Amino acid sequence: MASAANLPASVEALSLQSTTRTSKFAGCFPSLNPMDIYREHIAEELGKATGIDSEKIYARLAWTNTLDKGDLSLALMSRRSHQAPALQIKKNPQELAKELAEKFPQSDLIQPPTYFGTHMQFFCKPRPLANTVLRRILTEKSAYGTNGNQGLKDPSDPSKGQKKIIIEFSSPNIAKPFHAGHLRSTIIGGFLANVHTVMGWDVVKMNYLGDWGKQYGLLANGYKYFGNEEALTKDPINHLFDVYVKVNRIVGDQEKPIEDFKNQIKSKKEKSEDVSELEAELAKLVDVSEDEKARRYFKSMEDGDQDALALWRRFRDLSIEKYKQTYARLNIDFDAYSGESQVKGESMTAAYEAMEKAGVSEKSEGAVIVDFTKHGAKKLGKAIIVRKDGTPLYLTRDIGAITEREEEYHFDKMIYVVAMQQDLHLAQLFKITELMGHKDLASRCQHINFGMVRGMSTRKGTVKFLDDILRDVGEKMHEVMKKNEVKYQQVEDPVQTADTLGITAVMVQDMTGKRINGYDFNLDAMTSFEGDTGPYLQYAHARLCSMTRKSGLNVDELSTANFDLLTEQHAVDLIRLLAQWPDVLLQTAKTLEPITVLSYLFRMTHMLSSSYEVLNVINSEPELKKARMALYASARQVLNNGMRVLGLNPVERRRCIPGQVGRVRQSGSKYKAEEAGK
Ligand SMILES: NC(=[NH2+])NCCC[C@H](N)C(=O)O
Repeated sequence: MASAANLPASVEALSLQSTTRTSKFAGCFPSLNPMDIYREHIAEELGKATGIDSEKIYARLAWTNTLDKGDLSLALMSRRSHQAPALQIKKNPQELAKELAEKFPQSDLIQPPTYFGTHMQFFCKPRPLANTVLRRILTEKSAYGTNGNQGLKDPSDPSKGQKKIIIEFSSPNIAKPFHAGHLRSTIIGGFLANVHTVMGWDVVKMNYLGDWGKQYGLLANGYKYFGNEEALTKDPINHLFDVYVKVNRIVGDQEKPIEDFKNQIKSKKEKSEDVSELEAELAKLVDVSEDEKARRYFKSMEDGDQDALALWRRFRDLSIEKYKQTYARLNIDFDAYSGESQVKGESMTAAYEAMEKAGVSEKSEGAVIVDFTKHGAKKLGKAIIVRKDGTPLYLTRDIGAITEREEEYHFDKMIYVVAMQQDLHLAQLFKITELMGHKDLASRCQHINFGMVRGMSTRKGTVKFLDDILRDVGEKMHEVMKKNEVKYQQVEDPVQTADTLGITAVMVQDMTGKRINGYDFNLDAMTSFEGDTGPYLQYAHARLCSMTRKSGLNVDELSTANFDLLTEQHAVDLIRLLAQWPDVLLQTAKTLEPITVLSYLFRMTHMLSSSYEVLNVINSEPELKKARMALYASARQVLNNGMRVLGLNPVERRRCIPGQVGRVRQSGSKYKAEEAGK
């Protein structure tokens, strides 16, 4: 362990080390997270000076949300606190904070600590911090902030391998609209997959399609009337939806006479009149109805009729092909396309048996149900597992699927990214799993839910598919860009640029705020370059790229810059913020909230925009120019890393983004300063 005196030197050596230096503190990875060097140092020094167990100090050293509270802070709580009395303090915490701050020895890394209320605040000394952090960012590049140890089964023994996580997300229903719930699931799920990947997990991205049920019988029959081979191959998703809508219309038309017959029979029965003739007519009507035909067709699928299955499989395969193209635009590719159709009958049968054996299920009016109120889960009510006619339900398939996935993947964790409307469904699923005797399996599963998007409709009508949403936002983005004619002329590929920016706009709006909060789908707000929007984030990134190009400096040589020259408060604060990225990512792995990353990135872009004027690059002396460029290049790298975790495609060329530049010129606001300072 390095002493306070020689730490800066060893810090340097560490940052170039590719292997993980271990620490006596749990979860401390100084070679991956520069702030861990500081945590380790503070814990040891404070431990030595005060006799307090350094591990307890270490565990309590937290990163701060605002830089004025220090780079790390230590909360001191008295014994009376409801929290664990980690430090076993007998004293008044305020007094203790003061006393500990005074006892902290001289350090090359840390300024003399300050205290605020019951907190000790530690500020890093700027020079060693700059040297460590910037050099690391510039050499580690996209790996900066990642922590492969998090996903190891045993961080002290990498040979035991990675932990496996299944993230089930998106999961649309074939031939039905891709609604806002699916959009959010796709965005949040993609993000969760990225977070776990950079944290070293072995991630399985799974799409659980709604691809089974009577409606596929309806669709297959409808296809016989309205289907068109060419349209199917060209645009399967839209074509199948059209067919589905048309055949559903027939069903609707047939419902009325059937209903009328039923009512007539009912009233005649009440008068004890003979209804046999009417019943015979009704039976005939039902027999030829589309609904009944669909039921029969689906039955033939369930019974394994090869022709019926071949057609259904074609619909499914073609839809998946199309989905894949759309997901690719969001940087998402699934490892597994499972779906309700894929759940094996025997898994469900095994589940029924296990439930019966465990006394979980019971018969009720010919159906099999689970009455949760009898199993200590009043809130979950009752759920049907097998219908009267012996057929399984949505929940039943999920029960079969959870055990199949356990067998196939042996996962350490599984996340279901599904709208909060299905809170009850997933709570029932997990409870049944537990009651069936798989308590451990249930404990490894988690429902990540989210609120609803309000008013998601395109200008051409209601949204049907993901492609419609992306196209509409792209078009709107294109309009916004066109408003600045001069700049627009310079855009190389406006349609492509508008598309990328549009996708960013939708995604950033979705990730602004906690998952559980719903939001209004607002095309104007999301495509604006003003405020904390996707286009603004892209602009910030592209601007840093263009600055690098214009500097004429070789990016690969920036890590040899003299970082000691970065003394201005703006530079120091930016470096302090960049130092937080590994902690932000770690925190994100806990909150599983995109906003944890996004709000950090916006803090950074705000800080950047106020730095450009103060920290000019182009007109500075060569050494200073190189050092400042190294700082901006580091910021660009971290911004890029953060955007990628969110699933965004960072844009490199500012020339592609006219809106912001136009606004800058016109408004004369703080952005003018940005331009001048570039
Ligand atoms: N395992 C699950 N139930 N996942 C969620 C599936 C979502 C379903 N396809 C729907 O659109 O509502």
